[in-house]
Amino acid sequence: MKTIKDFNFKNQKAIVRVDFNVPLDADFNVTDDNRIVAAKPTIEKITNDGGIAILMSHLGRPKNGPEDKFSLKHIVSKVEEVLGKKVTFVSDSVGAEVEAVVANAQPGDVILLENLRFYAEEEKGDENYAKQLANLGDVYVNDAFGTAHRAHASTTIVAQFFPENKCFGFLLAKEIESIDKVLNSSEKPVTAVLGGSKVSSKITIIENILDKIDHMIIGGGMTFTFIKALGGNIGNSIVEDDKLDLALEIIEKAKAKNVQIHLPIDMIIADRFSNDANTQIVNVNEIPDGWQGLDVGPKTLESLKPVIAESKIILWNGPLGVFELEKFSQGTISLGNFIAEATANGTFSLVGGGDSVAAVKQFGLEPKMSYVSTGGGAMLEMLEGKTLPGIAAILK
Ligand SMILES: Nc1ncnc2c1ncn2[C@@H]1O[C@H](COP(=O)(O)OP(=O)(O)O)[C@@H](O)[C@H]1O
Ligand SMILES: O=C(OP(=O)(O)O)[C@H](O)COP(=O)(O)O
Repeated sequence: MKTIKDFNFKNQKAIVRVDFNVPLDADFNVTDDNRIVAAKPTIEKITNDGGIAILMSHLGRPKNGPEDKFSLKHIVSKVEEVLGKKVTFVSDSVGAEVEAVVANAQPGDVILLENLRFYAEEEKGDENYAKQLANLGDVYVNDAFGTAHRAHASTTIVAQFFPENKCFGFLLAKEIESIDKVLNSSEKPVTAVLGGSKVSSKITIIENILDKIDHMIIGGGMTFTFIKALGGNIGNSIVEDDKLDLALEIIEKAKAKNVQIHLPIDMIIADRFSNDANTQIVNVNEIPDGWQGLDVGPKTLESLKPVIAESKIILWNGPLGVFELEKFSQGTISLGNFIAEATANGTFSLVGGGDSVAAVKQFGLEPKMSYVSTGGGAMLEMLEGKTLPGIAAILK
């Protein structure tokens, strides 16, 4: 695997695909700078070597050419703050203006190009557009894990113009290593915690990881498809009735592969989907009509504690309950604390997927995990066993 470590950037121009698709508030302030901070080591390696870093990213999903609200100009001051140095912003990604700025750049400079998606060619994976980007640099570095599942001009197509001079940045390499550590570990036991809303959105992940894990903890909304399939009463909890057979199949497959499945034992149930709901704690398979399970109960958490504590490798994808509502956040918080404790005792913990990462951040658990992925969709596709085009293009 060719990484940025293998290159010296002295007097080299590097085009660096980063994922600076960060959330902005109504005044265009960056509300979470994680992805910028995560790209810093790569950018600094290039500039410290005496090279020029030409950063390129998308922001949001503009569909009709340039639009002020999607301009990367809004994040320039944050990038400067994170890097602690001046960043030259160019209001285009290809063309004469960009070429002039690049030609005048000095070793150690950082240039940020305008939102790549202002050109429809980016998402189409247009070769001409990719070539124009490629012409700006001597080396291509991909550090955009969050966008590695997109076969776009800047993430994938551009790599073909650098048969030798292409590599992974530190962040992308670390993301790949973290997943590899979970899916191909020699240490045991390996535990996957899968929560979230639906079985259907996690099924490919479950099928892909069953061969690689010892324990599978199931929580969140998908619990009820399993419980109903096993004959329990789930009241008005969310369920996918067309996936009941699939749930039983998963249970059988897990048995055959010696994977222990841990379903919730008890549930916090509510009479409506609200923080003001009336609640009770009941056995998971005895939920009365008119009530829905929104978080795992205390017996469940007690039972999960030792499983987490004895795990050497933990993958966490998906919250255990509706953590967005305080009343139903305790399961997710407690699980996060168990994982944090295990991590402090030497376990490797990887958190990935959109909402689980949001939960970990919301509850201040991020620094206590071994690794929190910067990718949502990209991470899920890797867990599904897919080869991401952005990664494949560097390995080619
Ligand atoms: N018991 C439940 N009933 C309904 N929704 C739930 C339940 N438990 C968790 N959820 C919801 O699942 C959502 C997260 O699911 P998902 O998108 O699959 O997770 P991730 O993005 O981490 O992969 C959260 O919004 C959460 O509120
Ligand atoms: O934020 C992103 O994806 P994510 O929300 O799945 O983590 C990436 O920047 C990819 O963006 P896209 O889904 O518009 O291609």
